[in-house]
Amino acid sequence: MKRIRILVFNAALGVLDYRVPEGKPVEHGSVVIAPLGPRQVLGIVWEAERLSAQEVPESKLRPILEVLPVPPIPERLRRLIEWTADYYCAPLASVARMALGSMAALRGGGTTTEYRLTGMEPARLTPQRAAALDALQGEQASIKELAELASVSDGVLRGMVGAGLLEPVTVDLDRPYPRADPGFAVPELSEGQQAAADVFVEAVRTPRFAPFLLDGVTGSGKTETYFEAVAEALRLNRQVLVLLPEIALTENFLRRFEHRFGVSPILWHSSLKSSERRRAWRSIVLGDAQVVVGARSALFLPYAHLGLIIVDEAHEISFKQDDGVRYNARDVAVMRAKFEAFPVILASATPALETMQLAEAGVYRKIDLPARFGGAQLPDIQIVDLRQEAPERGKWLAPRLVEEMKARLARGEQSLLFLNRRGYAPLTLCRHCGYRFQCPNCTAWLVEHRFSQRLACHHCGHEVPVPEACPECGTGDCLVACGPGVERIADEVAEILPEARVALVTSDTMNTAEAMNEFVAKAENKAIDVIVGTQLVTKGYHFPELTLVGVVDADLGLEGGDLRAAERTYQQVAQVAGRAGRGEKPGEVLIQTRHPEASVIAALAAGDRDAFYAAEIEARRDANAPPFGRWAAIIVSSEDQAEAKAAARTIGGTAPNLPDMLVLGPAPAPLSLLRGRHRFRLLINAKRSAELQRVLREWLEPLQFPRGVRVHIDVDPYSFV
Ligand SMILES: Nc1ncnc2c1ncn2[C@@H]1O[C@H](COP(=O)(O)OP(=O)(O)OP(=O)(O)O)[C@@H](O)[C@H]1O
Ligand SMILES: [Zn+2]
Repeated sequence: MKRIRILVFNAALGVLDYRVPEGKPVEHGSVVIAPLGPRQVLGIVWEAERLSAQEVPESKLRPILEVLPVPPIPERLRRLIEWTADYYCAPLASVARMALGSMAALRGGGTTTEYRLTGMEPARLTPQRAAALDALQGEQASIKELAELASVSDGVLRGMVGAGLLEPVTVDLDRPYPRADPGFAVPELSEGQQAAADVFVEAVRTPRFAPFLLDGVTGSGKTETYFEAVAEALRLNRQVLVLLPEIALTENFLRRFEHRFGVSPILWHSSLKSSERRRAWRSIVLGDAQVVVGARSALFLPYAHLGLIIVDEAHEISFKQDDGVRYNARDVAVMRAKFEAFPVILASATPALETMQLAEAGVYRKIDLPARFGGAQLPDIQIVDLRQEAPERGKWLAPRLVEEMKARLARGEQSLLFLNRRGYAPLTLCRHCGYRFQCPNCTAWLVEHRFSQRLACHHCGHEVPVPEACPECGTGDCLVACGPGVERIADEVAEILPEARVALVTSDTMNTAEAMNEFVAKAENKAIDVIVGTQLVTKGYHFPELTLVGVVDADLGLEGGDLRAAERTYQQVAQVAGRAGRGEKPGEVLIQTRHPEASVIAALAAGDRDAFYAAEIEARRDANAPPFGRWAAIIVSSEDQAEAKAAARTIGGTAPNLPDMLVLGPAPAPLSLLRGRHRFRLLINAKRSAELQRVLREWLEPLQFPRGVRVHIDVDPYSFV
């Protein structure tokens, strides 16, 4: 191959042609470095016929500089990258970039220095050195990491190196990970679990696309069951990817995995250290990595021989990325399995409507686990009608819920209160003049955080200290908090049950793996009586002593313009309810609401999942909403409101008039100001027959906008703000 076409990692440059000097081994998929003016660019060699580029005469082609020492990006992954870019109307380069690790990973090789104790025991020691000697037994890491472990300064450890207490060790950056053992701790499965596991194991043995929905009630042991599929893949030496919706859940997963397979799986997410990232990427690409657990970004990595993907809590909307490439990792996971011909398991107790529909249509094979493991019963669910059982003035917990919590505390059992709102209060106003604290960059109130004593915007991160006086009228001591956030609920619990040990679980308090682990360990060891938390605690956890769940405000998710509100409320409440009564003692759930008649709430109370899905599916069918019709959103933004509005109008004005597509808007977005940008939205509702992506491209590509205008397409949107 003399002339090659390269996909360059800069969406603005896109595709460029080069020449290959004699003797450089280049294939499609090779990762190369090429000159661009005085700079160098990174790119992937692509099939020329699949990418259009400006034709450059032979004589003007520059030679590439280097072929990086990594295996080429496999063809099937290249096809998936193309499919994703096409489906989500995203630049190919932006999708392809997700396949690559860091530059360091691409270069490979190399060593780093770590330190460990020498075993020397000096006669006299400073207290800090003594503490470090204790803490670092059996550890080996960089000085910085050891310092963190031992809670001493780097300086102390460097001193210990000088004194011969610590010694340097040269470590291969690509050293292999310990091997997982499929037979390490094989559980005894229940009959239902075994039947499900057998199906999965058979599928793993058959190199064919096989999508499954593992539909098991909360506490049915979905993890144990799909672990058998993982075990089979390990035996066959095929790689496994387990996608989790958020990093917060990984710690818990790691423990369970280690328990079953003897070692930790390999982690992949955005906050890995660069050395970890590089080691993980290389072992994935070279095929040594056995099982990778990650957030959605792990999906596009060039696994050497992937043979199974599991999407756990597959209904979670965080699988949908809502900036950059707006892809849904759940759906792309299924596509990857299809392109590469292996099974994919979507596991959930509350499957998305789309997934349910596909299962009912026979596209996905549905595997049911209808009962909890070990004979535990599903909890009893009751409604607390707040209009009739009002909490005390200025309080948020109804008397019945309070009584039940007191009873739990007296019996030494645990309660969990769920409210999906961080902070102390969602709105702060001046009692005197009515001034409301609003974000200057966003259409949003500032949320009071009492621990940090700040008012914060949850959209852009803008923060101010809580002022002494009203900034509008100057009156002192006049600010009132309106409405509850989890911090306020935790305060209320402390007042009602002063002796209770309360844990507040939100992304503000649980921002490290250590914090999360400590919480889980305490909850498991009965060192916590009441958990107050956001959606962070609604799923995945198994606390046998937890017997009461209180949903503080079930109506919260039903407000606003979210077209999937009913489904999401159902999922959230059903998931959190599913934390109750997982052990030997029965669980009880109290749902506080002002709309007990709403069909979601009624279905939850009746425990009638099928009725909810059936009703919601009919409503979606009538509205031509997904999964029957399709949606796409166009979001137009600019720092200049008039400019944004004009651009949105241009888009609206040029909308194609097609029988199978309805264009709604433009209208100001509910979040009409976000991070200083004014926003307008259009929503497209298309029939399945419409060629949505092609129409969108042909409609939008010819349009020209001022520089400050951004136009985003969101196919299958989950966010409507
Ligand atoms: N076959 C088994 N042997 C031993 N323990 C099991 C078995 N199956 C499940 N368990 C235990 O039962 C508990 C519930 O299982 P698990 O958390 O996998 O349920 P789940 O279906 O994922 O629930 P959720 O959807 O609520 O997270 C866990 O503590 C798990 O270890
Ligand atoms: Zn803001």
